[in-house]
Amino acid sequence: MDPQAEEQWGSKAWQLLSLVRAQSPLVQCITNFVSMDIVANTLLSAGASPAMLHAAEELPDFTPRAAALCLNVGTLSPSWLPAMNAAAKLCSELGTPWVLDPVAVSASAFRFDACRHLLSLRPTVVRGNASEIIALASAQPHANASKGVDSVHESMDAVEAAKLLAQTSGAIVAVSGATDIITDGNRVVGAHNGVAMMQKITATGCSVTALIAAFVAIDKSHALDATVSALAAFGIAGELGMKMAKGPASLRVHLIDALYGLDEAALNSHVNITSLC
Ligand SMILES: Nc1ncnc2c1ncn2[C@@H]1O[C@H](COP(=O)(O)OP(=O)(O)O)[C@@H](O)[C@H]1O
Ligand SMILES: Cc1ncsc1CCOP(=O)(O)O
Ligand SMILES: [Mg+2]
Repeated sequence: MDPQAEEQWGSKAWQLLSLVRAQSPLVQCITNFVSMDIVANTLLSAGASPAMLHAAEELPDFTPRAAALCLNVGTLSPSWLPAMNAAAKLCSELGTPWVLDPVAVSASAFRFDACRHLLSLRPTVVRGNASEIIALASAQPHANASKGVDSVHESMDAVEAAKLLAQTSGAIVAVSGATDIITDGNRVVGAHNGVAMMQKITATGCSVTALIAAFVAIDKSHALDATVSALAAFGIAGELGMKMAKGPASLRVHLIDALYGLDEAALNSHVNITSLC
């Protein structure tokens, strides 16, 4: 590990987290029913201001006020899709950063087509687990490419798919897992923070996607740095929370508390980010 690079990532992540706390960006979330509570609490504990609004009728008034949008297809239904498309289109036209979470993209042709269309509306960042990123990067849906919302691949299996997806979509692509991988299609960064128990809490992936939206709201012209920083901060909160947790339920509580209390010294001493190429 290069200590100088670590120090630079620590100070970058601290700067962005401090700005999230100071500016409290409004993050509109059109997210799945499972995740709404933990996503809103994750954003609040980081200092951002979440709003779970998804009615198409409200978008023209509300979406232009948001500093970022988080779109998550976890409990997708035909009635929600027009609002997702409209919100994504509006953000791209306004230059508002938005982040796509393609939950279980290979579950059905309906979901795959919806995600590929959302991708064409130019998200700033796409964050998924390895199976989701591999599936979204391919032109056709593959059955058995994942187990519902859970990954059947390791994040390192998805490096080439992530680079391809970033190159073809223009988005920063993040693959979560034991090592979070972040790429713009050229540079590849690995963020190694977090604990395996985070997979045993539903919607931690959704939560870190929303946290990325909050960080990108602060610095949309450096979306890769913002994405790496958000993933590192969330992973460190998981590590600190795990010191007090007895299992997934208490980790959920302690992770949110640790994110709320994360200070510069803890962030700098725990940050573990490397360049993968
Ligand atoms: N084996 C692991 N070790 C450390 N952190 C992990 C591990 N697996 C997942 N995480 C972390 O848990 C969070 C959710 O990731 P993941 O479970 O891959 O997403 P999803 O819930 O979308 O499948 C991320 O912050 C990720 O870094
Ligand atoms: C269990 C479940 N079912 C539909 S959405 C959802 C939550 C998925 O959350 P995550 O992608 O963060 O694991
Ligand atoms: Mg997920």
